[in-house]
Amino acid sequence: MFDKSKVDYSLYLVTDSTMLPPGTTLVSQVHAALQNGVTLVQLREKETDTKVFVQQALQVQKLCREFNVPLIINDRVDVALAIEADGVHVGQGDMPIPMVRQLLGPDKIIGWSVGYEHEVQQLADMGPQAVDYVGLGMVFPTNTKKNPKKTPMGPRGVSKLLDALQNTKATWCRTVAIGGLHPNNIPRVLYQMCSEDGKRSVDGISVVSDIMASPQAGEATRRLRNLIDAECYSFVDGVGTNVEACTSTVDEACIESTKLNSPLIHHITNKVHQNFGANVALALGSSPIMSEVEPEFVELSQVPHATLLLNTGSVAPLETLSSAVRAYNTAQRPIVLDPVGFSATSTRLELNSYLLAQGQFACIKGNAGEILSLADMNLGKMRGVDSGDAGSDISIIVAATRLVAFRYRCVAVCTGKIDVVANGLNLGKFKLSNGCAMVPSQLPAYKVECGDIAVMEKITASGCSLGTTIACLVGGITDQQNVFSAVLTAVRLYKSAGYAAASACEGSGSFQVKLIDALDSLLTKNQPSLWKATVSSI
Ligand SMILES: Cc1nc(C(=O)O)sc1CCOP(=O)(O)O
Ligand SMILES: C=C1C=NC(C(F)(F)F)=NC1=N
Ligand SMILES: [Mg+2]
Repeated sequence: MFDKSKVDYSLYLVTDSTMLPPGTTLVSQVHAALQNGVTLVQLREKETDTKVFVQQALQVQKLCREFNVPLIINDRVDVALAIEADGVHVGQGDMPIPMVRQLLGPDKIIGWSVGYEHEVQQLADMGPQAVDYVGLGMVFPTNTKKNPKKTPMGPRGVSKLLDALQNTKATWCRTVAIGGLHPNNIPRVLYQMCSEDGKRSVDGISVVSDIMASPQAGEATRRLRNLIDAECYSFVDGVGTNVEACTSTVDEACIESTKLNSPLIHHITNKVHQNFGANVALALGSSPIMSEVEPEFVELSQVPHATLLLNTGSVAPLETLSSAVRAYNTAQRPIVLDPVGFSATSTRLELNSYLLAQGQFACIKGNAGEILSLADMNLGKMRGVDSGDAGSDISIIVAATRLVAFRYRCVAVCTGKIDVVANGLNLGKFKLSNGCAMVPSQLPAYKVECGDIAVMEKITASGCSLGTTIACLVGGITDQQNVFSAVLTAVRLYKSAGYAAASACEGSGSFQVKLIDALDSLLTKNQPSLWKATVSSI
């Protein structure tokens, strides 16, 4: 009998004989997986008669014993008892947990499929003798599970369930993520899934098709093993880490890089913003391109210093936006997201939530309404925060901006009379099980202010073009420079230019022209010490 508190959930294979490639068998696939680092096996054969199922179970059990890996039986508690398996996994519609525990006794492993917070509450109510681990899913769409009743929850959905486990004190319960997990998304989801108290991330990753449908199951397993043991998501590793370097000298270096490298700024944005955004990018020594032509996204993302500015005010279809995110993540080039009108309508909320699950963003920039919504601090409770005297509500804005930075592991910017910038990039390495050892309130955050520029709200696309400015600076820097510093410099630059334009214009029409003039001249002169907007840490 093994000690169930010692089970390693890190790479959990769930079988499925319906997808075996030619020339492979259930046993050969499981064997290859066991040889290459799978740490737990579940026999899940939905379409097999009991007699065959029992034979398969005995064969797989023999193999697992050779590798000292526990064997879990899916659904079939009777078979698990008959062959003395190490445990069972049951779904919400299967035999109730207390009954399973009563049949199996205290030493066997019981796993439960969980997709909603109320199911976590039920688990906590049953206490530590009931469920030993949960499968949290499905994270992404998958063809493996027939007629799935659940919709993909994304990394954010898993984090919410980790929060629920923490909040209900179900700390004994182990967790694995499952559903559509493959090498192209596993580093990111491991990096993004963490409870808000920073204490808990998933204990493992569970896959079916990535191994079972692979003609080279051993290699597929080895790839997964290496990704899980790698401990950092390469896209953000090394950028945005030296936060303390945010001094004016850094601003000059960022500006210099943009002038030198003239980054390609790929805009996917709303019609109103396109023209003004292009002019802002040109004024900032960068080369704008507005393209929603999906076939060219990969090519664009591979242009040196290419950067994507995604403004969800764009009417492009969701799949177009998603393929742009995938292209730039694959090219490991930064994406700036402007979740326009984030929760103004349910369609916008759904679109933005879906997009946020598709990839890793370097920076999310929004107004108070959008940032508060992303932080689930909906405006209803916050009387007039988005327009009122930001001074009194700045602490709410700061908390929300830090929360967005933490949840999406990015630099978060909340625009307003005072802009707030929080750095969620330097959480660096993820760890299985033990979270990221940071909490939102500890994230570095800065205010950028320079008096009141009322006219800023009047011109079209003023907020959107801050997105362009951020993309120009983030796109221009070299690998040795710091994404967070680039964003902070962009916010300072834009606010200073806005101030200069407001002082020189006769109204909102000339304001736009003056703004572009100011951006151009501030960039050209590159003297941040003279800029009007000041940065102060919070
Ligand atoms: C068995 C299972 N359970 C899920 C859940 O959401 O509870 S998703 C799933 C299938 C996962 O297969 P693949 O790794 O091939 O996407
Ligand atoms: C439906 C399922 C959900 N999760 C899991 C596991 F990942 F193993 F926890 N197994 C299943 N069969
Ligand atoms: Mg906006």
